[in-house]
Amino acid sequence: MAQIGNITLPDFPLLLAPMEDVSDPPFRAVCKANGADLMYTEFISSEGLIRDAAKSRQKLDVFDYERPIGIQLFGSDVESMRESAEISTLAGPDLIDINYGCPVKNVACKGAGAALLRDIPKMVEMTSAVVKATHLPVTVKTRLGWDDATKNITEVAERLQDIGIQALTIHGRTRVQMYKGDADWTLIAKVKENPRIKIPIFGNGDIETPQKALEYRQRYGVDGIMIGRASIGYPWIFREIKHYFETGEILPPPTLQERMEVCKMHFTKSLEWKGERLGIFEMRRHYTNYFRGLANFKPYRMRLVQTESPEEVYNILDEVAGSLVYAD
Ligand SMILES: Cc1cc2nc3c(=O)[nH]c(=O)nc-3n(C[C@H](O)[C@H](O)[C@H](O)COP(=O)(O)O)c2cc1C
Repeated sequence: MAQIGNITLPDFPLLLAPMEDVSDPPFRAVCKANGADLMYTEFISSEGLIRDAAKSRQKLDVFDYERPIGIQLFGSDVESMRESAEISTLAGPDLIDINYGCPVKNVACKGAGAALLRDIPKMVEMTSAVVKATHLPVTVKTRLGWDDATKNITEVAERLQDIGIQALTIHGRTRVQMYKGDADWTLIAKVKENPRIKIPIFGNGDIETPQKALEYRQRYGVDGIMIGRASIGYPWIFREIKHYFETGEILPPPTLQERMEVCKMHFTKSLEWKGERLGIFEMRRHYTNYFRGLANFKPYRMRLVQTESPEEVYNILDEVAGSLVYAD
């Protein structure tokens, strides 16, 4: 069992990564249905929450069937992070996660996300303020360091554990790397091996297959794995990894019918949560991912991204399932 404060997770949990514009409630619903053990919201701006911006507030929506679920916050100001942790706690998640990993310019260059890796005293102060602001467990997601010269994750892990975080997820890249090169899990393993570290350490970066998940589990000794991009359009990754861990066998890929049904479920949840107009519009970015590798999908995609009618979306998805074959 992995324990995060009062939250008990299965042995070696699989976490769905927080992903902006992806890991919203509709997407989380399909990942939960396929075995994600712990999920997070998209990152939410602390300033946005304090301003009560509609976009930030809506991201606070969490549902009972999603539990355990964490709300992820980012910001550059200690007091705003404290206040936004209080606001987030009222939304009823199981934990609060702090983002110290986001590398993108308009976050990191404004002193938030991965920028805190260059200012450990402020990171400690911010984390401590959040820990004190909520009765919920607080977790952190971060990277190896700012750049190759300052891979300070070992120090970061000790300092953050000392002030009370309950788990740490490490993406095996630096800020400067952004998403380039391969994720390096050797430093993640070092953090895990440190006898001072008692909290769960979750590894993240480039896990795309059950085989790689098992290899990294065994080689790097982490307490669980967080999966991001491999789940986009492919929520089956969670159940495939679990099945492989349990049996050593690879599940057959989802059938076209299953792909269509899960895509429909995602769409239905989008309509429910976002309303008809936005639900239809935002679902458009997901179709290619669900039907990747299918010959002749393009004309169906063209129709899916043009229609404004929910009934037509369902009808086209039925047609897809009835008429296409895998390219390979
Ligand atoms: C589209 C997208 C959005 C992301 N948004 C967030 C975010 O909101 N918060 C966060 O901590 N990480 C975010 N990330 C980083 C992922 O959580 C994860 O660390 C990264 O994708 C590496 O894991 P992977 O190789 O399994 O994808 C995002 C990544 C992607 C691809």
